[in-house]
Amino acid sequence: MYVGRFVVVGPGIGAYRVSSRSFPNRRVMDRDGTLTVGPTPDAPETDNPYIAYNCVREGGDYVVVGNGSQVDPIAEKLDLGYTPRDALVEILLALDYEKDDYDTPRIAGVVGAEDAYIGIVRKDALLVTAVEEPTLVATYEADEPRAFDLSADTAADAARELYDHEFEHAVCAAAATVTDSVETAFYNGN
Ligand SMILES: NC(=O)c1ncn([C@@H]2O[C@H](COP(=O)(O)O)[C@@H](O)[C@H]2O)c1NC=O
Repeated sequence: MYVGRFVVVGPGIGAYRVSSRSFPNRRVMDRDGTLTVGPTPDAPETDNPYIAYNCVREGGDYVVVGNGSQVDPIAEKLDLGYTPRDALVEILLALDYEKDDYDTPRIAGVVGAEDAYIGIVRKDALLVTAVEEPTLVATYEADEPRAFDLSADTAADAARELYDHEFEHAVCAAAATVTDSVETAFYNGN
């Protein structure tokens, strides 16, 4: 099954995978603790505005994961003291789904040491909810939050677990754990 990009978040852990049919030449890089998705050096040039962005970033006492430019303003709202619910609702509503050929939804998660929230804005809906257990939401097909059987309890294992998941067209993955401190990791398939 092809679900496009997906996030998995639960209290203390969050992960994100890029799956892509159209733009497979991409990788995750670490820039001062923020994880960024971008093209590999050999990638064809494109003017698509949705394929390079920060996918894992700290905000307040939380870590934000997501599939686009919403990650930055959500993190900034958390820095300002917004609750995760309010930061997700406000920014997902403001930016809305992507204006591409697929009306691709924006997806995001907010992970704290003891709590987690997941959200999606589609053309027909805005859903934001707290979650108690690892929960997945994806851009296509699996575009309602659903339980996900995540085995990993480290960031490195979570990135690898999402990369290896059976959903088609894996490109790269990133993850974070949140305790007293934040650990991040990524996996580009090599
Ligand atoms: N976040 C991403 O990495 C990302 N990659 C591709 N997209 C969008 O989704 C469309 C479909 O891409 P694909 O066929 O690779 O699933 C692309 O034209 C692009 O507008 C993205 N936007 C949202 O997921």
